[in-house]
Amino acid sequence: MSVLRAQGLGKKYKRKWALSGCSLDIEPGHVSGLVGPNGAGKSTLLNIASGMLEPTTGTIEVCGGTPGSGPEQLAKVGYVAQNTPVYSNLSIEDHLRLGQHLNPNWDEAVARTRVQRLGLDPRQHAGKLSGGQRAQLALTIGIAKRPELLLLDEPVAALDPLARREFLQDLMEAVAEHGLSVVMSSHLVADLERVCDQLVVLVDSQVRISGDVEQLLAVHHRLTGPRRDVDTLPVDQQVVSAKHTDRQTTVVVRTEEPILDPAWTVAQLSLEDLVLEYMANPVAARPALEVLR
Ligand SMILES: Nc1ncnc2c1ncn2[C@@H]1O[C@H](COP(=O)(O)OP(=O)(O)OP(=O)(O)O)[C@@H](O)[C@H]1O
Repeated sequence: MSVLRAQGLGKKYKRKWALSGCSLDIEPGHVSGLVGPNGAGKSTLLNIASGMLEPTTGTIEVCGGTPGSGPEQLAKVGYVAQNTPVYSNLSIEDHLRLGQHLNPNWDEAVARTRVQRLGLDPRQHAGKLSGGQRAQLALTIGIAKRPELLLLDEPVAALDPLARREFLQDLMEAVAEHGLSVVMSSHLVADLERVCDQLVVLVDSQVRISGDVEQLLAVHHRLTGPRRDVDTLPVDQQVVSAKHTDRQTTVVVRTEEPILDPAWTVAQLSLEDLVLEYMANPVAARPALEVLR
C-alpha cells in the first residue's frame, strides 16, 4: 500500500498552474526528500496532501484516505507548514495539552522530553518564541502526534546547525521505531542526503524525477569525451544536460544500461549534482523515461 499516491494532480491559481500532471507513489516507512526551485510547487503539493488545499485536477490518496476527509484522516497525517504556525497567545504548555486533546495517538513522553531538551519554558507564550523555537515547537507537536505520515515543509530552515542535526536524528528515530513515513521539502540537499532514501524533484510545477536515491544515483552518469552531437547517443540514454567546448562534450545521461563507448570517461553524480542537474535543466533533452520505482 502507498502512503501517498497521486495521479495527474494539479492546482491552478487563476490562469497559472502551481502544480500540474503530478503523479507520485510513495511507499510507507521511507523518508522522501522533496526538492525543487522556488515556486516549483512543493508547498502546493504538501498543502494538497494535508487537506489544506483542494486540487484542481487529478486524484490523491494519503494513508488510504482522502486528504481533509475528517478526524480519522487528520490523526493519520501530520503537517508542519512552511511558516510553522503556532498560536501566539497560547503557552507551550497549552500547545501540548491541545495536541494531547486533539490527537488519539499523542505521545506525551516524546513531547515533554523534547521541550525539556530544547530548554524551552512550558509557560512561555508561543508568540514570544524565536523563529527557530517556534519551528521546534511545531516539529515537536508533529512528531508527538504519532501520525502515519509526517509532511514537513522546509522544517529545518530556521534551525541552527546543531538543532538541525538533532531534529533530523529525532526524525530518523521515529521512522525506525514507529514506522513513520516522512515527506520533507528542503533546499538543504546535504541534510536530505543524510536522512532521505527517496527523492522527488519538482521543477516548473512538474515531477522531473522520483524514486529511490541509490537507484537514481546508479542510473545517472556524467560522460566526458571528444565533442559530439548528443543525437548520436544510444536511444536508451536520456540526456539530462549537455555542454560543449570546441573539443569536448560533457553530458549527464540517465540509463539503466552500461556505458560501453570507450570514448567516454564516466563519473558518478553526488545527490547534490543530480538535484542541480534537474533544477538547472527544466526540460528533458529527450522524452522522460518511466519514473523509477
Ligand atoms: N495563494 C496563491 N495564489 C496564487 N498563486 C500562488 C499561491 N500560492 C502559490 N502560488 C504560486 O504557485 C507556484 C508554486 O508555489 P509553491 O509555494 O507551491 O512553491 P514552492 O516550490 O513551495 O516554493 P518555495 O521553494 O519558494 O517555497 C508559485 O508560482 C506561486 O507563486
